[in-house]
Amino acid sequence: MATGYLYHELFGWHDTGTNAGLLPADHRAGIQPLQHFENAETKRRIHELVVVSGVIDQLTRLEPRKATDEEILLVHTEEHLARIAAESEQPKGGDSGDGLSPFGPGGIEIGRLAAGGMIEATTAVVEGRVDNAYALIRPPGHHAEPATGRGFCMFANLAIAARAIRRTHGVERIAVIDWDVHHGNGTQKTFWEDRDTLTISLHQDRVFPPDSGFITERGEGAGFGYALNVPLPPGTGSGGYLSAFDRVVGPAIDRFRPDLILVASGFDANATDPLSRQGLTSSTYRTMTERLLDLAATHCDGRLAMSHEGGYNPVYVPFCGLAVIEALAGVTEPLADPYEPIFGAMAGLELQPHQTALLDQVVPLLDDIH
Ligand SMILES: Cc1nn(C)c(C)c1/N=N/c1ccc(/C=C/C(=O)NO)cc1
Ligand SMILES: [Zn+2]
Repeated sequence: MATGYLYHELFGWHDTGTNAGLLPADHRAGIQPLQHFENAETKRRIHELVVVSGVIDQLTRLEPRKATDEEILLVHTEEHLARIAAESEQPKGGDSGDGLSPFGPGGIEIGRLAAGGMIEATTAVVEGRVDNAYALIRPPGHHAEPATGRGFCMFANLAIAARAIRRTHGVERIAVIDWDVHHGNGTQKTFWEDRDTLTISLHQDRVFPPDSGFITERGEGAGFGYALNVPLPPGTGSGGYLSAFDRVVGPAIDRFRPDLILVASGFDANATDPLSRQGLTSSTYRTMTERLLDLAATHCDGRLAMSHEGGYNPVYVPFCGLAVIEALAGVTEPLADPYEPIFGAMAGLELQPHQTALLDQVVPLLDDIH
């Protein structure tokens, strides 16, 4: 199994400042300066664990490149690109669009590298140079919409890669699974009317964006039925997520018969994340990856590429990221997650009746996938 792995030190230099987590530091409001939740640490620590564990020796290293204007405009408006470019020229940089997504001077170049990195990873998979790939990129992308950046995201990395690979390699049916704990609004919006791109978002109900990700959001026109949302209740652990895979993700992909599977891979559904209230541990990320590998083997010669998104606890996210990359690479003796016995033993992580009730509402929607 050849697994592509893409990371670059520049992703750690994307500067999100001292927004004290989410809000600008302001002594008058009692907000003390501290690095933004979306900072380099988790990504750098995933990379270092991949290296120190020795798994890096089983991976095929891929190099990112900067996405061109033309590639970015496959998804984004000219205005969005122009505004990012203009703010990137400012002495202190700017923001991707919602005031929550800052970047430093020249920041557009790192945004281009993230989008171009996912294009490279996806292309390596489709060309068969690797069987599957993980693009450990930053800034993240799944909240970025055609007309604006949002939720720490500058460009819609995965959506751009999907449109780019369709143009260069004629890939038709692309299934996107977003297991980041926040709603994949940007990807959904990009492909809202597109029946050749199935978007499935598993997220915690109403965290971010607070006004999207409802079951009733199903796509429009030709795309109706090809957007699926699974707004899981807070506290959902392995039972709820694996039931969502058994009852929604697997059957949806079986009906859709993709030529390529892409994953918006955030780890912020982990049990210790500051920006959510779910209960996952590394073992569930490993199992979800194994399920997708099986589905990719069944439908599209194993073609599976993952784009890094969120995940904010620098202590625990590395173990979740390593578990996914070990599964992709078929590592036979994976590193034991020392926190699994602690965070995986909490009560209530098995499937709960109210989670089943939520999934019962989503399952019938699969009938509209043809
Ligand atoms: C501030 C603020 N004020 N208000 C009203 C709202 C809605 C605010 N944003 N909260 C946020 C913004 C982004 C995230 C996570 C992004 C991610 O990890 N995506 O994968 C979480 C909460
Ligand atoms: Zn997230």
